[in-house]
Amino acid sequence: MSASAAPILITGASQRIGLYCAERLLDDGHSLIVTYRQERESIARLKQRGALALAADFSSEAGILGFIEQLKQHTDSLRAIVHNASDWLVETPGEEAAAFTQLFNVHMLAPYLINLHCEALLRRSTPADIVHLSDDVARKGSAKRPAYCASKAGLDSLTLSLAARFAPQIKVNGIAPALIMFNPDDDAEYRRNTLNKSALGIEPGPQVIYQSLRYLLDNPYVTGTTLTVNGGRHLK
Ligand SMILES: NC(=O)C1=CN([C@@H]2O[C@H](COP(=O)(O)OP(=O)(O)OC[C@H]3O[C@@H](n4cnc5c(N)ncnc54)[C@H](OP(=O)(O)O)[C@@H]3O)[C@@H](O)[C@H]2O)C=CC1
Ligand SMILES: Nc1nc2c(c(=O)[nH]1)N=C([C@H](O)[C@@H](O)CO)CN2
Repeated sequence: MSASAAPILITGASQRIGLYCAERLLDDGHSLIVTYRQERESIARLKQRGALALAADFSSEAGILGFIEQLKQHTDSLRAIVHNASDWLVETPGEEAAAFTQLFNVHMLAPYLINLHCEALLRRSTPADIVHLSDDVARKGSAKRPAYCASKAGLDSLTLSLAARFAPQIKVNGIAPALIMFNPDDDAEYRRNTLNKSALGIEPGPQVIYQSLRYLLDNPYVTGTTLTVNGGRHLK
């Protein structure tokens, strides 16, 4: 499918899954807008490849609305919005409310406000897609990260509501990964225990998320769906 002239927006693209998907979208000929908080070599590389990089912090309503205003100064259409930005916070004792607010803002308020304020930009593209990066953990809850998990469960609900509201012009879907890639400071025991949680027992890497994103962007008959990409974690 040839790449649309309207750009794809992917949030939180300075590292890991977001950066990998940004590079692959550029490889596939899409024009791209990315957000970041920390200007890094990765962002400089995306800019060299022609991406527009906008600084954005979604920790507050003001930061989200400021980003939307900035975005609209650069484009009047969007092929897709990929909500990848995420904070994997553990609530610390006494800081629970601040952590919950932070997670709600990044994982729910930002996608909600950006989607509503950019609906008209998406309607100028055919096809048009919204993709929410969720988390398989929303399926069963998390004793360790209840606030993170709740915010991702809320994002799954937003997928359903906005898929109904924006059909048929705009498809709205989600991707719910389990372990995709470890973080550098994950120790051997954590890695072993995490790999044992899934039936397939591997660390697949970010390409499995790009395959899922490509499927959602290219399939004209899928909306209101959250793809589980979890190595069969639900089977154990
Ligand atoms: N990695 C995995 O195994 C799994 C990932 N997921 C989900 O997949 C997506 C990608 O995961 P991963 O690549 O590990 O994500 P990261 O933890 O690497 O975070 C992605 C980006 O989010 C940005 N970000 C964090 N907080 C904010 C904020 N307040 N405002 C704006 N941007 C922010 C960061 O930008 P910057 O660096 O510029 O500050 C960061 O680069 C996430 O939604 C995650 O929840 C789900 C399950 C498993
Ligand atoms: N924003 C992030 N969310 C998540 C991450 C991450 O690194 N950043 N990592 C995970 C884990 O891989 C978990 O799925 C298994 O340990 C979940 N979410």
